[in-house]
Formats: sequence, C-alpha cells, structure tokens
Amino acid sequence: MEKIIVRGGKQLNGTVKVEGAKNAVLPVIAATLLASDGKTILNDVPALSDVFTISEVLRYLNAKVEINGNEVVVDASQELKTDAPFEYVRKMRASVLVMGPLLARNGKASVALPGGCAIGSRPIDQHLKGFEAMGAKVQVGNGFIEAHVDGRLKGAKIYLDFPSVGATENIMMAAALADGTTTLENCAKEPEIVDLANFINAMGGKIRGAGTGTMRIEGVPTLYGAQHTIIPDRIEAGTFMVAAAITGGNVLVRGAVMEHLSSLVAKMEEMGVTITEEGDGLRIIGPEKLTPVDIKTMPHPGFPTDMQSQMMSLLLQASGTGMITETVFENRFMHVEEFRRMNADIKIEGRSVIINGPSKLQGAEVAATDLRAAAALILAGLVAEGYTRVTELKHLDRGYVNFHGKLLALGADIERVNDEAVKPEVSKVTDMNV
Ligand SMILES: CC(=O)N[C@H]1[C@@H](OP(=O)(O)OP(=O)(O)OC[C@H]2O[C@@H](n3ccc(=O)[nH]c3=O)[C@H](O)[C@@H]2O)O[C@H](CO)[C@@H](O)[C@@H]1O
Ligand SMILES: C=C(OP(=O)(O)O)C(=O)O
Repeated sequence: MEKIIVRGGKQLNGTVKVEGAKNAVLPVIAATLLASDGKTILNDVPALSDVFTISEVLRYLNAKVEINGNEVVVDASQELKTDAPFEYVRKMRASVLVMGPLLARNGKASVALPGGCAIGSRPIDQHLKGFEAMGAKVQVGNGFIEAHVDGRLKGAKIYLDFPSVGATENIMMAAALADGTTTLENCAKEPEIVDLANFINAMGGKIRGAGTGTMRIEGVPTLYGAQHTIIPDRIEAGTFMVAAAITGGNVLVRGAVMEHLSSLVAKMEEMGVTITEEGDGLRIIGPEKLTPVDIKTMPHPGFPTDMQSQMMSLLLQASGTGMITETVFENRFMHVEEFRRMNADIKIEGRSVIINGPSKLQGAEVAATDLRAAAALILAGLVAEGYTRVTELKHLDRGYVNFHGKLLALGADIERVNDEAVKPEVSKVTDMNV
C-alpha cells in the first residue's frame, strides 16, 4: 500500500511553485471538444490523475490528445462520439462537463449518471435545467442522462438556483455554439469560470460578464482550436500557505494570486499569519501563536469549500475555540474522524465543526477520505508528535503534483513509500469513488 509518512516538528522555509489549476484545466479540456476546426494547445497543464482521466474520455470520444509534459495538444476536428460511459464518470465527476460541448456540437449527448460521492450527493439538476431551457430534451434512464436537440440549441435566459460551478461551465460551453444569446443569471464567479470564458473567447466565442453574477453568451456557428495557458491553482497555493503557517515557517508561494485568494488571506491574517505580495506570489510567515476564527464556506468570493479541511488543520493549532460551517456540500466532514485519531479535540454539530485548540496532535495511521482531506491530514502530520502515515493517496494524486516532494524541498521530514513496492501508475486510472 502506498503511504506518505511524515514526522512532525520541522519548520518550513523556502520557495514553492504551484501548478496550473485542476479545476480550471478540467473544464478547459472538455471545452476543446467545441473546436471543430484546428488544434488547441494548452500550457501549464498539471500532471494529475484527473487530467489523465479527462484525456482518456476525450480519446474515447474520438479526439486526439497528446500530453507532452505540461503541454496538452487536442485535435477534436473529426466526427465525435456522443456518449461518456460510467467507467469514466465514476472515476471523475468532472467527466459530466463533456455533456455541454457534445450537445452543442452534435445535437446529442449521453453521459452516465455520476451518483453520489464522499463529500455529498452532488446532483446535476441545474446543468440539465440549462440544457432544457436551450431546447434540449433530457431523459434519465438506465443509469444514463440522454439529451438531444433537433437542429441547434437556442440561446435562452437561465437562472441558476445556486451558483453551481459545474452547471455554469456546462451551460457556458453549450451556449457558446447555440443559436442566439444566452443570459445566465446567478452564475458562479470563480476564477476558473473566468479562465474558461477566456479560453472559449480565444476559440472565437463571445462571452461577456465572466466573474460576475450574470453572463451573456452570444452563440457563434463555429469555434476554432486556440492556444491557452491555465491559471495557477489557488487551492494548491492555499494548501502551501497553510503548510507555512502551521509550522511557523516563512515560505514564498509562487503563483499564489492575491485576488483569487482574498477570503483565505483575510482568515489567515485574522489568525495572526503575515501575508505579503512578493514577485509572482505571496510570502507567508507563520506566527508564534495562532488566534482561532470562525469560517463559513460559500461560493466565490466567499471562503472556498476546497480549503475547508486544510484550515481545520490550522485551527487545530490555534489557542482557543474556532468553528467551521460547511454550506456548499452537505457531507464534507469525513476527515474529522481521522483528525480525532490524531488526538484532535474536535466535534461535529450539524453542518458545523467546533475545534478546541491547540490540540497536541499525535502521529497515527490515517486514511484520506477525499482529495483535500488527504492534504489536510498531511498538514496535521507536519506538527504532530511522531510519525503520521497517510493512506488512500489516489485522492491526493487527483489534485496535487508531487505534494510530498514539494514539502520535502521546504524542509519537511516526509517520504512517500510503497509497502508492496509496486510502481505507482498515475496515468492508469482506478475507481476514485468521488
Ligand atoms: C472540477 C471542479 O471544478 N470541482 C469543483 C466544483 O465542483 P462542482 O462543479 O461539482 O460544484 P458545484 O458548484 O456544482 O456544487 C456546489 C453545490 O451545489 C450542488 N448542486 C450542483 C449542481 C446542481 O446541478 N445541483 C446542485 O444541487 C452540489 O450538490 C453542491 O452541494 O466546485 C466545487 C464548489 O466550489 C468545488 O468544491 C470543486 O472542487
Ligand atoms: C472536490 C474537489 O474536486 P472534484 O469536484 O473534482 O471532486 C476538489 O478539488 O476539492
């Protein structure tokens, strides 16, 4: 079994550089399917298992995908298939993002129902509501969602009940090739939405208002392959910011963009962490004593749910009682039990977690329950007494490139081992149960 073994007590110092954003690159790769003419070249693509999975989905659909280091070249100019089978969707929920492009380009799409996952039930009703408003007939049966439209999708006025990131992306992609203009209200405002809009516009699309609560998407008849550089990963950046702070260290996180991270920066500063812009990143200096805070996860620009578990690690070290309320996903506290195994004084009350710090954490064998929980347990291990062994690393590999290697370079006492001495095959995708 693969494990990361970390021995707590080392202060982190130095510089770390973040990769391109997982949550930006996945929709952008799905959007490459919109280009019926020319090749797309993507730069700063992180070497994550999720990127390999979505590339496999595209290849299954008949697109040509070449991965050369951090560059990905996609040629989707040929006739495409229209179905995304369960074997892909269960490995990675973001596979549902091919639905919008396929429907817009081919007039039909059939995607396996994603089902629930470790952090919540995650329905896709808002995606489907958008497609229906654009004239698609949607049917759910035999574990598949099938959508088809006679002729082309039609621009429509769509109001999302919740600013869902995935629904916003799927609808943007579908609307980009629709007949007429789509107005999308109460849409998501995440930086990854802006990156997707910039990419679609580089392909010849006409999207305005990305990053605000209302977007106007004027459909065009054809989109073309384009070159695009993926934005830096704000969640990877935030994770290293917490690593620096929790160890009382001094780390320059290159690629951390202040305007993408304002809610996290505000909360970390409230906790006593010093954060300054420097060059292309943020310098983080951990204080001697951390002050507890209350945090509530919200859609952007609110506090990101994808930083919730890492901030729980930091709050475990604060002097006093802090609280985290999760409002985005109904079940994103699976890591709490694992923290308890490390002697954390922490309890769940409904949708909130009460954290009494500072906990004298003890090393233990703990299992990652999802991607961010994996990172959070490793962060806790950086300050726990003795050795922490974190298993279920398939979750970590979905979203972090060489996480232990980057921490090692900053001075952590950490290694990744394989008890069975079987070489890890990141590109060979296994069931992630996400
Ligand atoms: C690949 C990717 O970008 N993943 C991110 C994306 O996930 P994802 O796009 O799945 O997240 P959404 O914003 O869609 O989901 C947020 C909430 O809305 C609910 N919902 C969503 C769609 C829908 O049709 N109906 C519905 O009820 C979900 O169950 C969830 O409770 O945004 C999340 C929220 O910032 C992040 O945690 C994920 O890392
Ligand atoms: C929940 C996450 O991702 P996904 O939506 O791909 O499961 C995440 O990145 O933390």
